[in-house]
Amino acid sequence: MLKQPDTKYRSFPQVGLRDRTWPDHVIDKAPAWCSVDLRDGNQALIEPMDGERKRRMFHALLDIGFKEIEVGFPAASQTDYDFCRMLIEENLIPDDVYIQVLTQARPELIERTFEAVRGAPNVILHLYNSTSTVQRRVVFGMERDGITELAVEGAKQVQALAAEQPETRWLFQYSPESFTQTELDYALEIVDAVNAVWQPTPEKPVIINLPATVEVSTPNIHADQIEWFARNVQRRDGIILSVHPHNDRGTAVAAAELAVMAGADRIEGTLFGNGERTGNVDLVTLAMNLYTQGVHPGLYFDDINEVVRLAEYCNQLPIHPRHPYAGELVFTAFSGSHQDAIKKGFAAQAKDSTWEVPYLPIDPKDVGRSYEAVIRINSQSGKGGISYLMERDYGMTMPRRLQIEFSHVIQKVTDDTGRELTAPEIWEAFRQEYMDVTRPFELVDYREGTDADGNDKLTATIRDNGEERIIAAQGNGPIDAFVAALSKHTGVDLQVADYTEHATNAGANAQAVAYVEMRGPDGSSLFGVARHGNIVTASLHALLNAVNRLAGRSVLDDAGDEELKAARKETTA
Ligand SMILES: CC(=O)SCCNC(=O)CCNC(=O)[C@H](O)C(C)(C)COP(=O)(O)OP(=O)(O)OC[C@H]1O[C@@H](n2cnc3c(N)ncnc32)[C@H](O)[C@@H]1OP(=O)(O)O
Ligand SMILES: CC(C)C(=O)C(=O)O
Repeated sequence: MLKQPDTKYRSFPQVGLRDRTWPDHVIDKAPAWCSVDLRDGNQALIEPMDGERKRRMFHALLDIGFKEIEVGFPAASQTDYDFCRMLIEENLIPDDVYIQVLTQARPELIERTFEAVRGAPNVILHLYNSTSTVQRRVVFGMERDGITELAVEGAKQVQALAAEQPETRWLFQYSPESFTQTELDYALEIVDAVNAVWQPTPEKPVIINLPATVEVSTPNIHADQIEWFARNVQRRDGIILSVHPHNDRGTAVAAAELAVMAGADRIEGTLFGNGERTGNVDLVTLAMNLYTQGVHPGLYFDDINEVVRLAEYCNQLPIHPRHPYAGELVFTAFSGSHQDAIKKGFAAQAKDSTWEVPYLPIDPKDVGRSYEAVIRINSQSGKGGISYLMERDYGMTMPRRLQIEFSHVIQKVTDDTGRELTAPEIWEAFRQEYMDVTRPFELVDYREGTDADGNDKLTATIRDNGEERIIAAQGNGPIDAFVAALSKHTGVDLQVADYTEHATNAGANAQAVAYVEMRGPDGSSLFGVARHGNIVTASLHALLNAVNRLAGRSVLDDAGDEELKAARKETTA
């Protein structure tokens, strides 16, 4: 790159529209949309669409709700010509839909274009020629007058040929191509000259399309250009003012939105912004942006994944995983604080009320996406996300301290492996850590009862390092009795620090989940978890799992009654 880029590039001049009004406007209704996927999108593909792909794209565009579809440049290629004929001859164009066809202002091309659309019910005949200073000089070698004459002659021919096909409802469209690089006064002059031929009125309007053929300025300057043009053009009330932004600076969406605020009635663009170079403006994003402001765009993306598949198939180009509203990852949070906020947001979100889930600008369900992928776990994740998955996929509502404890377990795995963990992998880690901990103690059987004084009593058969032992004690309920029996057996003072339980599935398959946090003699505490159809059984298993985890950390060896511990060692040797 140059050290001094100003020797090669210059900043784009201001329009000088001091009394601009567009910044105060709010978009409260959708513009008219025109899809140019089959023309501008198609002409930018490595391999242009064949007939079958074009047909698929056309039907999908109808399903989405487009009423204006540029189907090709029929004078340019036989495929485009044949496609046009096929749509007409097979009656595939609904009555309320206009097909649009593009032609240069060259007599033989205009003629062939009219041949291509003969018999169509509604046609937008789109005439263009480039008007920019550089193209006038370099491509056409003409002064302004010559370029204007080209457009005017083209407009006359279009008018004359349309008159020969009265069975078709015609809308004429003119584009001063490269509008944004054309002096505004000249763009105005040439459009007025074309309209002097077409004589548009509110009853018989024309489309004047102002393309940002190459995006060359910030969107505010584009908006100034549009407002200036809309204020100064003659016969404004007979003009459907259209924009056609490209995305060279990556700001086509913003440019289109500001252009609508500045007076544009219509936008040409493509699905996901396919098109020349960096693409045309993305109509999916524009439509969904409107939707998030409570304005229905009149385009329907209820199953956005299907639209992604269609675009990828027809264009043979992938959609980026972070593409707005549609990418695979756009409704996914990996980072802990985002996950925590989303989890709380979901819990607080009342049905049928204003959407207010942090980090999710829209409800994924509105575009046919599930909540499945909203939270995914890697080393950036925290307890909120992990417990969300555990609850959503496995029905485990972990107590807060267990959430914290388990998140450290997962953090270690994700840090060690450096990769994402799936929900089944998280579940497996949970089971290994909290549920399948059968050494040294394992519950074989137990019996509840009462002693002569009416106290609860529990007699249990356990395996201690594989050896069966019978332990028994009284207590204030079965859990208390079991803790007492275990303390006696191990010679260690064990205590329940926390106990939570809940049911998982309802009905005949209902299972109880017990979370027991046990405190060892050194004051440290760990959780054990178990599921069972019987809540007492689940609790005793969970308790033993917690004790086993304490034992695994040698907590049971460090304190307690030496005599009893020795006895235990002897009996289990
Ligand atoms: C910004 C856009 O996207 S505009 C649409 C662009 N799309 C396409 O070009 C795709 C289809 N195009 C094609 O297949 C071909 O360009 C065709 C069939 C239309 C024409 O092909 P060719 O006649 O071989 O000429 P070529 O493409 O080289 O066109 C250049 C000539 O057309 C002239 N020309 C270019 N655009 C226009 C126009 N809008 N109106 C009148 N003349 C034009 C040029 O000045 C040049 O003239 P010259 O030969 O006297 O120097
Ligand atoms: C023909 C015009 C509208 C065009 O495609 C462009 O300028 O990008």
